[in-house]
Amino acid sequence: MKQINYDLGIIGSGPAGLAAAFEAKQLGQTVVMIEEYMWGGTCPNYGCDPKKILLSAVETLHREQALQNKGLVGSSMINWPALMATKQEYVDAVKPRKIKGLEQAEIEHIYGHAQFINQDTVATNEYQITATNWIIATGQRPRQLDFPGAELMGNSEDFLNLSDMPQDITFLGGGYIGVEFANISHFAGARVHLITQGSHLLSDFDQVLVREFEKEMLNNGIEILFDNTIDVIQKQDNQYLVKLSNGTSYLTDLVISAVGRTGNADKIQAEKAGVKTCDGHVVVDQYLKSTNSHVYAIGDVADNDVPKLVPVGNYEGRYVARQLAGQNQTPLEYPTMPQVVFGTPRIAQTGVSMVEAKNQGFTIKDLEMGNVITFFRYHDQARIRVAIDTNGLIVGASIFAFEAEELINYFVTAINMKRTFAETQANLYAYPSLGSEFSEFY
Ligand SMILES: Cc1cc2nc3c(=O)[nH]c(=O)nc-3n(C[C@H](O)[C@H](O)[C@H](O)COP(=O)(O)OP(=O)(O)OC[C@H]3O[C@@H](n4cnc5c(N)ncnc54)[C@H](O)[C@@H]3O)c2cc1C
Ligand SMILES: NC(=O)c1ccc[n+]([C@@H]2O[C@H](COP(=O)([O-])OP(=O)(O)OC[C@H]3O[C@@H](n4cnc5c(N)ncnc54)[C@H](O)[C@@H]3O)[C@@H](O)[C@H]2O)c1
Repeated sequence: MKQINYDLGIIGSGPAGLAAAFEAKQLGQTVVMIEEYMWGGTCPNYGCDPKKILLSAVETLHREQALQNKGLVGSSMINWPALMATKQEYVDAVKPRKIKGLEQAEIEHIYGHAQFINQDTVATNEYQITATNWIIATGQRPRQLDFPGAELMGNSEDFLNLSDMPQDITFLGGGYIGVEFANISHFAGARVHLITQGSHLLSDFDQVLVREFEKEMLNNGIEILFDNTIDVIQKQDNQYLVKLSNGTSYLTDLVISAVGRTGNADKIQAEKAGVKTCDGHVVVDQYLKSTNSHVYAIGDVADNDVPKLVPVGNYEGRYVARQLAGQNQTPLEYPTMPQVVFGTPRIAQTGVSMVEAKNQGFTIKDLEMGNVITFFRYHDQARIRVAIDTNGLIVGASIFAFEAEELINYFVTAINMKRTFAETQANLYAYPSLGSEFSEFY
């Protein structure tokens, strides 16, 4: 067994771990990173990026369909295997790109499963690595359910590797993944069932806009089974018999589970380092420090009450790296965070929620934007709700529109820069563009 020693050891090479590694290296630390599966972690290999590649075809198709007899004749169709090949081309390039980046930055990288053997030492099959400080950045994995036949369900990674789109597909869970993948599958030609235990989808989002989103999915022919779950799944020839809690049953070609994710801190012998965990997540204080003062946790695996998203993990990674270099001695404070569900169209939000804004007596500007030039051209629906506090400052926004993932960033900037609604209109944006729509709200 080879023995090595570093200033900082990082377990997990996802967005959070990588952000910490590069920042710490720049600040003069010697850094080693350990990865057991795919370099780059969930997002670029089996999360956000492959999903967005599949969405490029979906967006184009959606717009073509909206423009039928309004200037376009004849609609394309998605060739799933070809789309998957494009996705795979992107994913195949991730590992070499990440390794090259680590090598250029002179960050040591080791492949293998890492687990603690004592307070400051981690072992893989080949190495015993001692570090002054450790960062746990091991992310999450799909939550497993435990009903008869649950093992017959696939998960998000299986979906993103499907060689063919089945004729009939079922998603369990009405959160981010269930909703995004149900929409992709619909545009790829499948009959889609979405089962969720809630009485509405996307419970963390502005429910006024979620209603419009649900309507759109139902209009597209996606079956949404609210207040429901799966009790039993049985294999029947080449299909699955799904028995629902409402007593009905049906046959489907594939069931994908999307019922949340569980933390990966349960497989690193955290207790040997005196690191307390809860449901696979690392218990952290307001500095992201664990119960061992030389071990931190960042990104999805940290047990904190913030959305588990790439920008959040990045931010936490840089914060901890700076703290270890003697900077950032103050408790972690997050800037306003954007959240986007990449459906057709999208839902996005940032800052104070509309419910909170209403409770605080703030003004909510509710803007139907479907007829303004940017959205009208594609016959897209668009609705933007902006919360403005008693000083006139923009404090929150929620958006239902195709361009929501870009538009929300204007509101992120306005909130972080403490801009009043009137001040946002002082900039000159190119016309017609998303920016000009943003500056012309009344
Ligand atoms: C389908 C899907 C779509 C998503 N879409 C979006 C999106 O559009 N936008 C967005 O912001 N977020 C999205 N997310 C969430 C985003 O992917 C995560 O928030 C992000 O990847 C978390 O980064 P991380 O570094 O904390 O963990 P991860 O990216 O999960 O990386 C953790 C790494 O640690 C490794 N590891 C675990 N245990 C060990 C061990 N013992 N030893 C060595 N290595 C180990 C894992 O193999 C993994 O590579 C999506 C997630 C999924 C599943
Ligand atoms: N666009 C994005 O940023 C994006 C996209 C995908 C995933 N993600 C990340 O991945 C995480 C996981 O996504 P997810 O969709 O798996 O989780 P989620 O927490 O967003 O949604 C889980 C859904 O499953 C439902 N559910 C739970 N148990 C159930 C059961 N037994 N039967 C029926 N329904 C059940 C819940 O009511 C909820 O609607 C997200 O929280 C997010 O951090 C982000």
